[in-house]
Parts: sequence; C-alpha cells; structure tokens
Amino acid sequence: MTTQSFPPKFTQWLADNGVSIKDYEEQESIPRFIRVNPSHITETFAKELNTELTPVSWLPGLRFYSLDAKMKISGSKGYESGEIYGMDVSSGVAVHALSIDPEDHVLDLCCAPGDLQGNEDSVTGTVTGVDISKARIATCKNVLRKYKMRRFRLFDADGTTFNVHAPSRVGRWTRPTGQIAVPELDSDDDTAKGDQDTIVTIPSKRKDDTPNAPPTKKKAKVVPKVKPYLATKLVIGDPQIESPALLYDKVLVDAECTHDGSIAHLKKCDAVGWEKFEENFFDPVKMDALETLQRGLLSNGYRLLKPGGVLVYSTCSFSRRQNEGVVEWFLKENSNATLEPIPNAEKFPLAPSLDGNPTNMLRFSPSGSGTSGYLSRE
Ligand SMILES: C[S@@+](CC[C@H](N)C(=O)[O-])C[C@H]1O[C@@H](n2cnc3c(N)ncnc32)[C@H](O)[C@@H]1O
Repeated sequence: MTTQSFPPKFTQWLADNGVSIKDYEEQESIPRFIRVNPSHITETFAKELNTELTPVSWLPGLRFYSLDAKMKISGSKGYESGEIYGMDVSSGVAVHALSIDPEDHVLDLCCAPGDLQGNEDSVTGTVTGVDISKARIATCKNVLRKYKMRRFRLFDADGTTFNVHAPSRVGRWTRPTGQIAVPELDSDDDTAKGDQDTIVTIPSKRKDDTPNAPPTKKKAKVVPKVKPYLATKLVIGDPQIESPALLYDKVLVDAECTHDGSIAHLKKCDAVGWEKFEENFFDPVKMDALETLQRGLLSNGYRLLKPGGVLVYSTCSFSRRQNEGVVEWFLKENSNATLEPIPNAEKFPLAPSLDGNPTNMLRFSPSGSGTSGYLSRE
C-alpha cells in the first residue's frame, strides 16, 4: 500500500489532525514486537528464528523485544508453546501506564482480542475483561487458554453499562488479611439470590494503614449475578457483590475507534476499496455516535474505578476528537479526576503532541498506537 492511494479527503483530514503522511510510509519499516514470558529464555527463540532480538530499553520491566518487521513468529516453537507473544509495544505502554501492582484487580473494558492478558504473570489480583463482540471475545478466550491464565474472567457485555464489581472471592481466598465476610452463596448457582443488603467488612488497602487496624464497615449489596462468558476456576465462584470497596484498582479503556492509526486496517481498506472507509469516516452521524460511545466507555470505566485508582484511555486513532477531545470533555465533567504523568514517559520515543494538547497525553507515531491519556481519580 502506498499513501498515494489514500482518498484526498482522508489526506486532508490527516493534515487537519497534525499527522504527517510520512507516518504511514514509515510504518512499513517499523520492527515487530514480542513479549517474552519471564520463565523462558529469549536466546532459544532467537536461535530458532535465527534473528536478533533487541530489548525495548525505554519500556523496562515488560520484557518487550523488537525484531525484523517481516519475521513470522507464528509456527515457531516459542509461539506455539506460549513462551512469546506478538504485542505492539504501544499496547505495552498502556499496560505500563497502569502500573499494575500484584494484588490489583484490573478491569479491561474493551478487551478483545486481548493485550492486557499478557500481563497476567505479574498479577496476583484478577483481570476482568469486557467486550461487546462475541466473535472477538472468543479469540480472547483462546488466548487466555493458550497462556494458561488463572485469574481471569470475560464478559460479553456493553462496556458503557457494565456493572460487575471486582471479585470479592478468588478461589478460597477472600482478601489478603482474611477480614472480608462474604455472604455464603452456592458458587455453582449462577442465579440471583435477590436484592438484599449485606454488610461486608473490607480492610482498607491504603498503604498508611497499620496491619492490625480494625477493618472499616462498608455497605455492600448482593445483586443479580451476570454470567461471565468465561471465568477461570479461581474467580467463577465470585458472588458479584456491589460495594464501593470492590471497585477496581486499575481500569483500561482501549476504546473502539476509527483505527486510522493502524496500517493493517488501512491495508484492508486499500485492498477492498476506500468507499466504505470514507462512508463511515466522514459520516457526521456515525462520528457523533462513536464519540458518544468513547465518552460512555470512559465514564463507565471511571465509575468502576476506586478513588485513587488509575485509568488509562487509549485508541489506535490519530484523531484529535477521539483522543484529546474525549479526555478534555471527561476532565470537564469530572473535576475530581486528574491527568497524571506516565512514569518514564520522558524516555519514550513520542510523536509531537498537538497544539493545545493537555499535558500528560502521549502520542505514538509512526507505530500508529494513537494516544494514551493517564487519569487518576483522587
Ligand atoms: C481497539 S479494540 C480493543 C483492543 C484490545 N484492547 C486489545 O488490546 O487487543 C476495541 C474493542 O472495543 C470493543 N467494543 C466496541 N464497543 C464496545 C462496547 N460498547 N462495550 C465493550 N466493548 C466494545 C470492540 O469489539 C473491540 O474489540
């Protein structure tokens, strides 16, 4: 694909959004990226493929390596056995920005086909993935199984209205200190037990709490249970209690978008003709609906985030409206939310931010990962 085949209206739109057309030409030559399981040795894989693996030094801790753009990893032993997986480094930035602690409960509100699950090895809390597309969530399920994730559940649901709080029960574990009294429910019974109020005692997770401080009492509700599309054994028995104390520690909203930052997506348009792309991309009604969806996903993700938690909003679009625009709107609506710097961001190879761009929103280019905003609810 060459950028000469781009419809003139789209080329103009790129210019209006401060995007250089060169970004698309350069995307052809950017390396591909993999993440490597910690327990496995990268040299074995490098030898098998007879290639050089270069650590992505600006994103430490997530074990990203770059390799030749044309290198096929599927079919290799490392890939088949789940030792390595292909994942764009820009998605790694979103995971990095979440700063996931081992005990965190993470909500991934647009999860399919599934990049966050690659972080499972550093999670001793849980990951809850939500996606509206059954077909895409089926792919997620396969990934989950392949990488033997153990603390994961998936819901095929609308992320703008999703309302299942973080698990209060993980296997036989209730909370690290064992101070949470969860009402006794039959874990095999997926039906609702009625809408009754229950008092659940949950220790505060604030770092300054003394270990033996008395637990705080918070009101919790047993609500009708939503059947997960898939849940691993460890989380299937969660009674789905609704309580402010069971909001998520971290939320990722990798929102549905126009995918104009994705070369793979544009290549498909190039192959089948640009009519459909133009029809969608420049339809004001569709763009309004998309903006409403993005705002809805972000707002609901924030509603499910615990005070002091971290939410990351990202897209694979270069559009100002879908990125900075959505975040600016959100910050106006939620005066208690703050845009926080992403750790280590000064070392990232960033695209220039747009004029008037709120600080702490990052753009990646030419990798086409779009923007990451980092929001902390205080
Ligand atoms: C950019 S993709 C997410 C990619 C994913 N985070 C990953 O890393 O593999 C956006 C996803 O949002 C999903 N989606 C669209 N509308 C949604 C909604 N209302 N609720 C939940 N998911 C939605 C789409 O099905 C799509 O899978």
